[in-house]
Amino acid sequence: MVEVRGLRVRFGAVEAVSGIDLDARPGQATALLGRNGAGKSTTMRVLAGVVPPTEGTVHVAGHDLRTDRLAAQHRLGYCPDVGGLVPRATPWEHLQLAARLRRLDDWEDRARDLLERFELGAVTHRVTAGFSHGMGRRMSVVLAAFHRPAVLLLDEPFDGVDPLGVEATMDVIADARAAGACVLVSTHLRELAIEACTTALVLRGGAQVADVSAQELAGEDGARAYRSLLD
Ligand SMILES: Nc1ncnc2c1ncn2[C@@H]1O[C@H](COP(=O)(O)OP(=O)(O)OP(=O)(O)O)[C@@H](O)[C@H]1O
Repeated sequence: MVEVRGLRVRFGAVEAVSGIDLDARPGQATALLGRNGAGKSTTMRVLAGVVPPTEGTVHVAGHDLRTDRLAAQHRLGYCPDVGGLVPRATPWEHLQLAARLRRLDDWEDRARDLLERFELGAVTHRVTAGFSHGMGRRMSVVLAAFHRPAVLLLDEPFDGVDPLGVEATMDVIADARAAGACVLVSTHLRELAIEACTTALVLRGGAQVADVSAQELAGEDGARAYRSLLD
């Protein structure tokens, strides 16, 4: 569902990603873990078709991103680590536009349900310019998951989000997996990654230093193993 081979991304002299291989399958959730600057967001941006790879191949939902980017983007939902919301538009307008662009029918009940689950019901018709950081994060997750994408990419979805928002995000991930979607979650929060995901890819300085089952990073032993991967 998501297949990455030999991915490298350079920004001038900076090598943000230096050789990543990844296989993420339907019904699974994969965590991208690592410290600040490890290359998580750059990898997610490549998968979302926002940043082109310098080297390597990326297939998303069977589409090669180099030759078939729009088809791949049609099948994915992406919550970027920053931005992504139109300040002058309300949550309802965001969802209305997404529904039009994707030609969704009967989308209103799902839109209302997601906004309620993320406690955004009361601000459905308020412009997002005044949203707190956590409200913006929650709205970005709603938008990413709204059209039930085959590939759900969540970049730092838990960042600054309160416990109810975290729970709602966990539910969205579980629902997507149950529906056969392939989920990727970028975070530096090991414990939430373990709870949400089946496998974990640990990045350090742009390189992949581990590709393990999430359970291998659980508990005190897992915490020690994770720290040793980061040092
Ligand atoms: N557009 C860019 N131009 C130049 N350098 C960049 C650009 N985007 C990312 N980088 C660099 O690439 C490296 C990886 O950044 P990236 O944002 O992917 O890390 P990250 O793991 O997501 O970090 P964080 O946890 O802080 O979000 C960093 O050294 C960063 O400064």
